[in-house]
Parts: sequence; C-alpha cells; structure tokens
Amino acid sequence: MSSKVAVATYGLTKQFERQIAVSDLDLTIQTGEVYGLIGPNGAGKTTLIRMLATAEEPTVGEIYINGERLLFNQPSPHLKRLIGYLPDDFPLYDDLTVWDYLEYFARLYKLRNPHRTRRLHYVLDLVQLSHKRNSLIATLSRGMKQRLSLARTIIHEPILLLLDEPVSGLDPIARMQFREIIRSLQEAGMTILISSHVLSDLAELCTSIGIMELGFLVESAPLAELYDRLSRQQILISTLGTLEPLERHLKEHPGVRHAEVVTGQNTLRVNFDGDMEAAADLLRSLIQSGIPITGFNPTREDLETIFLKLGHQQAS
Ligand SMILES: Nc1ncnc2c1ncn2[C@@H]1O[C@H](COP(=O)(O)OP(=O)(O)OP(=O)(O)O)[C@@H](O)[C@H]1O
Repeated sequence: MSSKVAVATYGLTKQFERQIAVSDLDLTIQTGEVYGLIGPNGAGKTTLIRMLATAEEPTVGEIYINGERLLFNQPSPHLKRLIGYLPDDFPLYDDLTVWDYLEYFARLYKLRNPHRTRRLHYVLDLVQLSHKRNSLIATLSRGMKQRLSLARTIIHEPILLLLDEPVSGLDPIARMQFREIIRSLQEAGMTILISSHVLSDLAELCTSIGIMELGFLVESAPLAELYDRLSRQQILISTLGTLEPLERHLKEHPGVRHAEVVTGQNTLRVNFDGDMEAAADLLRSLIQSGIPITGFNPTREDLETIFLKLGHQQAS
C-alpha cells in the first residue's frame, strides 16, 4: 500500500442488531487531504468516524492508518496516538480553567515538561485562546469551547484528525474562525476528515468529498473533479430596461441551455455549455447587438446544487 494513503478501509461494515449503519465501505484518503463527509441524518457518518477512531469495533472489514492495519483485538497505542478524534458531543469540564483542562489531557498523553508547557502554549495560540488560558471553561462562548475541544484533540500531535460535525451550532463568525484553524492544521501537514451538514463549509475547506447514504459511500472524489464532472456553468446577465431582447438573443445562442429570471431583478440566470472563451463570445455578441448589458457574471453551481442533482436527500 502506498505510504501516501493516510486512511484506507476495505469492506468496512457495522451492524447494530438488525440495523446496518455502515455497509461494505471502501474509503481512501490521501495524506494531507481535508476530506469532507456529507450525508443526511442516520447515513452512518458518526459510526464510520467512530470505527476509524477505534471507539467502535467493525462487524466486518479492515482499516489501515498510514498503511498499518488497525486491529481491535490487541492494543495498538502507537497507531491510536496518530489519531485525534473530536466527537460531536464531547463534554468539557466547566469548573476547570482552559490551561488546567489542556494540561490534564497532556499529562494523560504523558507529555513531559518542558515540552508539555511549550505544546500547551502552541495549541492555545493556534486556536486563538491564549488570552483565555486562566478563564474557567464555563465562561467561554460556544465557539471558544469548540476551539478548546479542538486544542484538546491535537494536544498529542496526531497526524490524522477525525472531526464529527465540529461546526454544528456555531454562528457564521465562529465557523469561519474554525475553518481558518483547520486550514492552518492542513498547512502543517495533517490529514483531516470532517463531517458536516453545512455543505458550504465543506466546499470552502475540503480537497475531497465523500457522500454517505444509508450506510453506503455513494460518491468519493476530489472536489475539483466533482465540480468538473457535475457543476454546470451559470452566467448571471443583467440588463437595463426590459429582459425580452436579452431573452430573444439568448434563445438563438447555441451554448445557452436554459435561462430563468432572477426574482425581483433585471437579471437572467443562464445555464451555459461552454468554457470561458465561449462565455466571452456570448458577451461580445450581446454587446454587438446593442443590448444594454450592466452585468455579466459567470459562476459554477455550488456544492449544494451538485448534491441535490445527484439525487441525494438534502442534508439538514
Ligand atoms: N449504538 C447504536 N445502536 C443501534 N443503532 C445505532 C447505534 N449507533 C448508530 N445506530 C444507527 O446506525 C445508523 C447510522 O447512525 P450514525 O449516527 O452513524 O449516522 P450519522 O450519519 O452520523 O447521522 P447524524 O447526521 O444524525 O449524526 C442510524 O440508523 C442509527 O440509528
């Protein structure tokens, strides 16, 4: 197996009594990737992540971390140490200070001083909580608590991070701060698996996306490939006055598939087959025909639209 593969599973299956939560799942995550896992409630994301984190034993199947088989019938502390796992419901201890909380976990991982103190300063700086190190956890905002949980998850310098819905319940600013930290961790060389219902968060962060449904991994591909394969080009075209001349002109243009009015605006959303050069040709022809164009904005369909187009249920 290539050493560039951080996570590989073969035929991974988890059955709870009569419920198959994860079904015959083959997953590959390359080292250094931010892999986003999308899927509706009950798709099996948490169960998959828990198996990778060694918190749940598979019914059948194999898991490899960094090329080494994860065995559940024998302790493998060196493999477990490579993994940082942030569950979706990890409790914090409200009556500890931020520093004492992190130090407690650093001691559990047997980090010794002076390295331990240096590591605490480093992770606190990374999650932007240095100024809160003497505060009680009870006094932190939700976003700060989530960043503290992340600090606890990386205190032992793992190389693989498993984050189960880390941004759920956070406001947009807290989500953005969290995303920035994930980016820094990726730049530092970590491989990160992150599950979320917030598709736009994943689109901004991830290098690859996996879609789970009813326990199956129904799609797994680099984000750029998904966009190339499934995202159509759209152009928002605005005009002065009435839309009719614009609509007439577009109907005769070979690259235009469909045009719809953007409610309340003098704008059409146009589905367009063609590259940027073809889009430039369209703009040129519109201007040459004398239509007073005030806006011409080529975009691509976003991750949410792709997800729905694949026929999958909407993530909540
Ligand atoms: N300990 C368990 N015992 C029995 N069934 C379970 C257990 N854990 C999970 N399941 C079932 O397995 C299926 C997958 O659950 P899982 O929590 O992995 O999905 P999920 O994609 O993480 O969902 P959500 O987005 O709601 O967190 C569900 O039908 C769930 O009820």
